[in-house]
Amino acid sequence: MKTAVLGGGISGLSAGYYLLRKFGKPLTIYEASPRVGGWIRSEWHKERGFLFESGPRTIRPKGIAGANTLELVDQLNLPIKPIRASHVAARNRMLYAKGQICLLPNSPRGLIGTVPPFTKPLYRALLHDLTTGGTVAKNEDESIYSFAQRRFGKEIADYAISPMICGICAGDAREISVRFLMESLFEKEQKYGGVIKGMLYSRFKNNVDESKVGLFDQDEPKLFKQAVQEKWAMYGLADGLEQLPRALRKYLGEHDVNVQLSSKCHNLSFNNDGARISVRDVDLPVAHVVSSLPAHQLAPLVRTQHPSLAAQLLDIPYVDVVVVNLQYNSDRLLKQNGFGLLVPPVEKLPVLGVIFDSCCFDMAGNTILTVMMGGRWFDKWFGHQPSQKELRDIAQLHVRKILHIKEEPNFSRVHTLHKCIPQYTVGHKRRVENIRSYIKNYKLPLSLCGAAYDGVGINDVILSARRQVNKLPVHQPPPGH
Ligand SMILES: Cc1cc2nc3c(=O)[nH]c(=O)nc-3n(C[C@H](O)[C@H](O)[C@H](O)COP(=O)(O)OP(=O)(O)OC[C@H]3O[C@@H](n4cnc5c(N)ncnc54)[C@H](O)[C@@H]3O)c2cc1C
Ligand SMILES: C=Cc1c2[nH]c(c1C)Cc1[nH]c(c(CCC(=O)O)c1C)Cc1[nH]c(c(C)c1CCC(=O)O)Cc1[nH]c(c(C)c1C=C)C2
Repeated sequence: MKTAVLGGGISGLSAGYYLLRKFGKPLTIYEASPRVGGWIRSEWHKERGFLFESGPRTIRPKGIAGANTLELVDQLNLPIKPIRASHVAARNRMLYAKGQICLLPNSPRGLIGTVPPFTKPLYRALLHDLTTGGTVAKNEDESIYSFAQRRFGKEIADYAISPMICGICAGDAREISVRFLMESLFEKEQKYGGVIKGMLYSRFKNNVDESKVGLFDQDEPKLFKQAVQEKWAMYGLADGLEQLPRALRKYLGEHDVNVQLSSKCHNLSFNNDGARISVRDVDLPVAHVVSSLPAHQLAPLVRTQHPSLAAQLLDIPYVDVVVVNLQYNSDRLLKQNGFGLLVPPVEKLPVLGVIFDSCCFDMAGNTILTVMMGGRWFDKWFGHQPSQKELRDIAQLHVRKILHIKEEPNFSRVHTLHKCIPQYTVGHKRRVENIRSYIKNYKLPLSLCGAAYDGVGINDVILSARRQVNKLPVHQPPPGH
């Protein structure tokens, strides 16, 4: 009997890669759509030298998860396009607030003066943290907005934290758990009564990153060492990030892993011998299932046999994002170069942010912008199901208003990405623990990886796949044998 992976997005393909390395074959990946990659989708216009990404375009080479992705990228021999810390795209991030574009401070000096949209010097926010005691009871959770407001004041919560949350999960900071991004800061407050105090104390401690232990075969991956040495802030791939899932699929195919496209799994049930999956009207017995599916897609598959598990999976909410890629023939349209700009939700605009793709990577004389809209506020702005033309017009209107670009784009693409980003709302960590405890208690031969559980970035989902595979015991008959 074999192991089955559900989903051919980056986490499912990564799970396939690590399963192959650990247990060998037989192994099959079932992907519902006719392509691999999930939300990673690149449209490379070779003749004009530009690239549209409808999902991610850059990966951060940071921490254990960043090192892990670089190891994979190196093993697949993919051509990397690094963006170093000194690059304008790494240094300049902007906000559109109070009717103007505001360049966010990118050095400690920026803490001293008053920079718009803030009305006070930023060091005052740090003083606020130093002089305010901790309040939340141990092990509780709260929203990242409430935490930031308590520790640093309302202005920081509105104009720094809320847009940052939009720029990562298109969500509302008032609903997102503090543990999503700031778990260590939150724990510092719990332990030391403040974030800055906690940071100062922990500088004097010898911190060992336990999560790193045993992950890599030998030392840190060599490409990661290079990234650290050369101070990469982020990187992309030549011809777009879709090269990563494509290369994984090629690698798996070359090693006799069956990657079945247009093969949606309709049902998943469990018995004493393992599991049964229904794909294309056929019921297949498998020893173990690794699901990389979004939680809302896995829920209906297990509902008949495990309604309570399905209900818990459905408690992880998702948001829709509209992505509009725009290409202009001139490369002199942007007055300020940088990674892009975010629009704080207090501005109450349909636009979440604009990425300046042509500032990040060479686009052969074109200006390439990606406008992201909707997110947690999708229904408010786009609940009436506007046409592609209407969505493009809204994006262009805001590009004109915010960036003063009056030219018409030469070429554009509009994508509405339904339920593309899970929301780690308050209590998310506990929900995921409960889901995994349920699976353990019922001894289901099921592992969960992917963006729904352990982090939404590419690094997180690849590491989540690796960790889930690592947890499978080798001393028992391994899955697939
Ligand atoms: C607009 C946007 C921008 C982003 N930007 C960044 C960024 O800059 N940096 C970064 O690190 N991350 C970014 N991300 C996040 C990152 O792209 C995702 O977290 C990651 O791609 C999720 O991968 P996944 O494999 O977990 O899920 P998915 O990509 O959702 O893959 C799941 C797969 O399962 C398949 N499937 C669904 N149901 C079934 C079924 N019943 N049977 C079989 N197959 C099924 C789907 O077709 C899909 O291919 C961004 C995401 C979005 C949406
Ligand atoms: C406006 C919507 C979105 C933009 N990017 C994303 C959305 C939903 C998705 C996304 N962006 C990042 C990640 C996480 C990567 C990780 O390694 O964990 C995801 C899922 C990276 C990112 N992009 C921005 C920030 C602040 C971050 C966090 C990490 C970092 O500091 O690099 C900024 C940003 N994102 C978007 C825009 C327009 C923008 C502008 C400055 C779009």
